[in-house]
Amino acid sequence: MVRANATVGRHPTNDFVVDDPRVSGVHLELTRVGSRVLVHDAGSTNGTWLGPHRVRDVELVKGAELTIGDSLIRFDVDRDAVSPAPAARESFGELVGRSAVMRELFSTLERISAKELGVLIQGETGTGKEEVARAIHAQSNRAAGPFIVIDATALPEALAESLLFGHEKGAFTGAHERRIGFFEAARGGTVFIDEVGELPSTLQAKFLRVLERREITRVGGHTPLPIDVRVVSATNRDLRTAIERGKFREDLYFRLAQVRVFVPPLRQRAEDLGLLCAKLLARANSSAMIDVDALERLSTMSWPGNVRELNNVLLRASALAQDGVIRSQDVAGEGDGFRGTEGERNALDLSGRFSEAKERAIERFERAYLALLMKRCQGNLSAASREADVARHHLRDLLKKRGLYGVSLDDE
Ligand SMILES: Nc1ncnc2c1ncn2[C@@H]1O[C@H](COP(=O)(O)OP(=O)(O)OP(=O)(O)O)[C@@H](O)[C@H]1O
Repeated sequence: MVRANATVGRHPTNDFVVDDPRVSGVHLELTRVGSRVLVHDAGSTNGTWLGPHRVRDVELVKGAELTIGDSLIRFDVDRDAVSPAPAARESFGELVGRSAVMRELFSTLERISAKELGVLIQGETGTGKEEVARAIHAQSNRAAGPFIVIDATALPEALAESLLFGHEKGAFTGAHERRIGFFEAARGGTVFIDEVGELPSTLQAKFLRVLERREITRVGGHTPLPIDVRVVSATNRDLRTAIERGKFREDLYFRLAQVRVFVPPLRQRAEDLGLLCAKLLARANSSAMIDVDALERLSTMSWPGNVRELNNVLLRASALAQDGVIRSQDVAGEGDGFRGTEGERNALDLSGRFSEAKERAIERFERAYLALLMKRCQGNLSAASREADVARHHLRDLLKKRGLYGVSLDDE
């Protein structure tokens, strides 16, 4: 499992704040990989230094001292205390998963659901952020109240305020009668703001006031009305970068993100595929079963659309399945780069013996995956090894095997 577990920097949104003008806003990331803790310089201006060496990626050892800006920081790694123990359960609300990262997430959700804290859910598109929000609501003391979804990308700016906070009769042309807004409608329940990073700045200011005072005033109204809602929000981009660029208010971020949870991308949790397939097929009322080769094939895909994409692939595959069994060929040509053009699909040669066709497909997949990975990591083997969660030496062997070792991938 690879992800930024904590950040260090000058900006107050970091997990560890270093008040030093020569330290960058977000200076470095600490990532746990198994029992190891890695440091990654997050593109800082003045660099991360280990003694006289400027480092980009380095593993932490107990007592290690790094210099950032004019500050010396010393790490003590408590290997027993790096993350919450994974829950024993393999589901939470409608969510399923048996990978350690998902069980850790369930354990965190168990602890925070009943608390009246603002939760910010981060993760790529389709990872299940809305499902997480629904599960938090369902496990909270507000479960009997409404769950109202607000998509910040779909709020027309001119109408946004009235949609959120309501309006009085005659407040503007066309306001023929009083309307209550989402916040009033959600009384006793939860408001879920999807893509919260997209809120226009004028609304951000109003939103902050509402959350601080816990009251709203309808457009055209004069009397503030108390609100009784919990706010859970989601974003698929790093709001800290948006804050750095002045696109998102830091004070609003703190209100929304009293707790932050991260939903990992599907490609980092292939162990979840079996459970997910069973759940998604059952939800679609399909009695189809999935065989081992098909599952293996799914586990080699990179799933840019995450669980939503898996769901689509399964729906198509169950329509193709013969005798109610989804086989490898039913999911071939799906997911990752293969889903693109018709030409690409045709290029996936499905003829001949199974083992040979499979080897061709794997070769194709590995080349595509590795090329993209190395490009994303700008050729840095250590970074790529962490991102792909593949041991460095194994990754090097794979790159050699596929003729990509030491190759410039700029034009791939
Ligand atoms: N762990 C899971 N178990 C079961 N179903 C899941 C899981 N994760 C996601 N899903 C399903 O996948 C689909 C996409 O999930 P969801 O809409 O919550 O994603 P999202 O992260 O909010 O996406 P977006 O960022 O695009 O809004 C939904 O049908 C959801 O029920």
